[in-house]
Amino acid sequence: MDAREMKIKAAAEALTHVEDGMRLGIGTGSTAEEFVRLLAERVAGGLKVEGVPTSERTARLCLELGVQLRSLDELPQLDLTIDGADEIDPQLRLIKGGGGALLREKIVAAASNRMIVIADETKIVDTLGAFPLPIEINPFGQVSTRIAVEALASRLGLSGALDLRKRSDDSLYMTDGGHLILDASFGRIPDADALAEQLNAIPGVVEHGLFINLASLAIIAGPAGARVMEPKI
Ligand SMILES: O=C(CO)[C@H](O)[C@H](O)COP(=O)(O)O
Repeated sequence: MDAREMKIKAAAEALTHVEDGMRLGIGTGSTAEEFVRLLAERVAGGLKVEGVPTSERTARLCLELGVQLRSLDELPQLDLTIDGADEIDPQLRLIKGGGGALLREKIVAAASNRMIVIADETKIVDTLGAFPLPIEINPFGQVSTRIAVEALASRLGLSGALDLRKRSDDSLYMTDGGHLILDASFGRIPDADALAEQLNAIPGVVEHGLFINLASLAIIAGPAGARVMEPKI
């Protein structure tokens, strides 16, 4: 089974949790897009759901494939969000934001009764941090914000490059909300909860890619098929 087949496997398993009439948060990224494709087939077959997309990119795909969309303000409480992740630890804490949609993804996940993460098994880690942590920052005062993030990292014993995300043409990457992303290569993050809380206390930080206590289930696909992971207490 290649990487795409594993993503499809996880997405197909997640679809079994979708019921008629659900208000769905719809994630961003290549795995979430496989979910959208499968969902669209079910919608074409008569399934009725309303989706809230977590990015403009996901919105475009949903519209193209006929999945009915609403804004989060129209549907402020959702039944279920299905989204991918960059890293997943045994407590189902996540790093997200590789695709740059972390702010909307977190708002949508927090507005949902349940969040199911779909991924291939390469995303499972013992400790978060090998994947650079995306930190979404306001362009205003970005240098001061960077200094504050560096100072926080040093207090927590973390070090590593903070790279302002760029596009392939070397221009600055802007999120759907008009913010910048600092990708923090901290390496192993021993206390993700403390880092998450303290990043939120820096005024220029809009949001970060640590998703804590949001995922209720992960569906992980490997060569042998998909398995379900629940948070380890
Ligand atoms: O957080 C995300 C986007 O902001 C994605 O869910 C994450 O990057 C995983 O993407 P993929 O399924 O392509 O590996």
